[in-house]
Amino acid sequence: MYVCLRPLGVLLYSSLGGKSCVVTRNRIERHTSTVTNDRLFWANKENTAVARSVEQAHQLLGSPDLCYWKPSSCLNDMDKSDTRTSVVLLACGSFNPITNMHLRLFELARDYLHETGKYKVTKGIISPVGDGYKKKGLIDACHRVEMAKLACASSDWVTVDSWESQQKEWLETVKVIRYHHERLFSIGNHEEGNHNVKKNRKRKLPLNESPDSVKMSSNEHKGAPELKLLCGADLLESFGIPNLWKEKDIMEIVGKHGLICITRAGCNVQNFIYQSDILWTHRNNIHLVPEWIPNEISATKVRQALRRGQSVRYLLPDSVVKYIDKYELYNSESEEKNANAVLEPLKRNTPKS
Ligand SMILES: Nc1ncnc2c1ncn2[C@@H]1O[C@H](COP(=O)(O)OP(=O)(O)OP(=O)(O)O)[C@@H](O)[C@H]1O
Ligand SMILES: NC(=O)c1ccc[n+]([C@@H]2O[C@H](COP(=O)(O)O)[C@@H](O)[C@H]2O)c1
Repeated sequence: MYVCLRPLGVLLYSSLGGKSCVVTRNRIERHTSTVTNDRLFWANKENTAVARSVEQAHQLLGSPDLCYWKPSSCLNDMDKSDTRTSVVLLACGSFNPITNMHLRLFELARDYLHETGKYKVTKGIISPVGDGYKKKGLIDACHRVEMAKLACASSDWVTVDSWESQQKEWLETVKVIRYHHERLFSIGNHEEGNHNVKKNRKRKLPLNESPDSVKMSSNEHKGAPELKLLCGADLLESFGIPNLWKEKDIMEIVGKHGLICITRAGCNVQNFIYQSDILWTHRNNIHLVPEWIPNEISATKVRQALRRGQSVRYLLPDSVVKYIDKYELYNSESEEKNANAVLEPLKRNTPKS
């Protein structure tokens, strides 16, 4: 039985603690009164998108045609019909500023993963780096986060997370991944309808936990989404720059989580993977996504154009262009920020002589 959520404003029974919810076009509000003990979950007509929680249903609501719910008695049948692994994509970077190409990375990665037939991508997260990264020309994180949010307004599955950017000091990417991984598990563990996720009250891992004590298997909790790092080939190749990345971090990223890498012109990623023992060992966990419509938009070139007073329209979403104009964000002065600073990872990892 399917019950269409539209017209909006329908009262729903939630799978979260038997509370009732009111569905509006953009959100589902939780209400305190308990209406029923029935467990419900949301799905689209084709059963290709299933939400077992209010949080996940938010994503489905981005497209009004996806708003259906079913009683949990159908859950077993649906689980049999969809054996794909849920994946959440996490992109870490400066986003200085966010460009249309950054958003394209997500679309390309999702198409690729769906075409394998093995994965369903449920969410994309953009995590702008904190100011402590000290990259030349890096403007304040609050502006980069704001622009990323404006850019994502048109997406029903990619969101921005400001946690990394709010940390006092720069964080290794592996710690950002651990944080989001942990969050996904804690959301999963609270979902009553998610029968595949084993409850594990000792899940909370400190961000500094060493990879030795972390199981090198992403299927630790069957049915829970996998978190994969989404990047361009230049980021993957930066693994080879001395003192930029720790070997054990690379091992944890590719061994435990996995990488989705969009190939960029001028990068020979296959060869790079072949040359690296760690990457070669975990090559099955590194997905190389060819960019069939090459697009060389780069944030560096965008900043350069802005300094010269040239138009960057259609390279960035209009809302981002307007934001940059309003706050006069990029000029020769901003490009000199951190000009004399050492990039934080290099500073941290370079042995003192
Ligand atoms: N045109 C592109 N093709 C493929 N990947 C890209 C492209 N532009 C950016 N990326 C990827 O997006 C992620 C975030 O990018 P980030 O903002 O850190 O750098 P960038 O866009 O390359 O900026 P810059 O030009 O300042 O180096 C990185 O993984 C980067 O490899
Ligand atoms: N050791 C590490 O974890 C490490 C090293 C260098 C860059 N990074 C990350 O990679 C991304 C690179 O961004 P840029 O391409 O803009 O420099 C940033 O999110 C940065 O934090 C991580």
